[in-house]
Amino acid sequence: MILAIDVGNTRIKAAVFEGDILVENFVFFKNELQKNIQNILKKYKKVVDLVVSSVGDVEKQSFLELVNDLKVHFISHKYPFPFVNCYATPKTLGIDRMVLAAGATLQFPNQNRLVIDAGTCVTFDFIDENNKYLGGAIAPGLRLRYESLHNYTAKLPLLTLEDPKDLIGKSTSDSIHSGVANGLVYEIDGFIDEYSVRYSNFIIILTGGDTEFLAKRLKNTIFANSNFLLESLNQTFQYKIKND
Ligand SMILES: Nc1ncnc2c1ncn2[C@@H]1O[C@H](COP(=O)(O)OP(=O)(O)O)[C@@H](O)[C@H]1O
Ligand SMILES: CC(C)(COP(=O)(O)O)[C@@H](O)C(=O)NCCC(=O)O
Ligand SMILES: [K+]
Repeated sequence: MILAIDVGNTRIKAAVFEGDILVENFVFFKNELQKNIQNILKKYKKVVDLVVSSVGDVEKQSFLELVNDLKVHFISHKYPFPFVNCYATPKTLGIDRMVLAAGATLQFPNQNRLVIDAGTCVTFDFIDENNKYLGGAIAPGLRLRYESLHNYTAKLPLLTLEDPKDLIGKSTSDSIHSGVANGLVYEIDGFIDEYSVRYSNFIIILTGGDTEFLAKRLKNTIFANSNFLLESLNQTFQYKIKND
């Protein structure tokens, strides 16, 4: 069994895999890392490998300290990946984006793929049908938008995600919900439309903490899968074993 762990900038997501099957998944914050990992390992005694990708400030050492006899595989840029990396600054490309691109390449062979990860940031990653990773975009995520409106103004309250009542916000809070929630939906649909101008065919995978909210509001057809990064982590690890 494998325990896959995705350290994002907001939360840590983890999942136990038996082969390709996701047995159980978990979400927690950094300050509860130790307790959660210990509980998972207590429950799943057959876990022998920890596979970690981190874009947050949790380093490999934190995991090594938690486990004695288990192997910790910290995914790095040096891993074999199933695509050609055409990013101009490959060393600064987020390891989460590389793992997502690996998952998209392996799960959806021989086609153009756009991966959208709506987490702390919303990232777009495009891998073409020749398995070339071309790059994408980084934008502020949903919660970051609510927080920045509050943090960088004198008068705007800190709100949490709510379904906008209408396009036309009739109060301060309605205007913020429309601006942030409708805004992100229109932005993602707009990006997809622009990609469609360049590529006649591509599949779209949506993942991240805001998947559920966004999936039912986007006009474009997408594969929505909150666990796509965790599944991709498992696949990236299997790919390394096969190619080492
Ligand atoms: N309990 C929660 N705490 C923080 N964000 C949450 C929570 N539930 C849902 N979210 C949403 O998840 C998004 C962050 O996604 P997440 O997958 O946690 O990010 P990351 O991978 O960057 O850690 C936020 O924009 C927020 O709207
Ligand atoms: C863009 C990100 C901050 C996204 O992080 P997340 O929203 O998943 O927490 C992360 O992929 C990152 O630190 N990237 C480095 C810059 C780059 O990918 O070019
Ligand atoms: K992201």
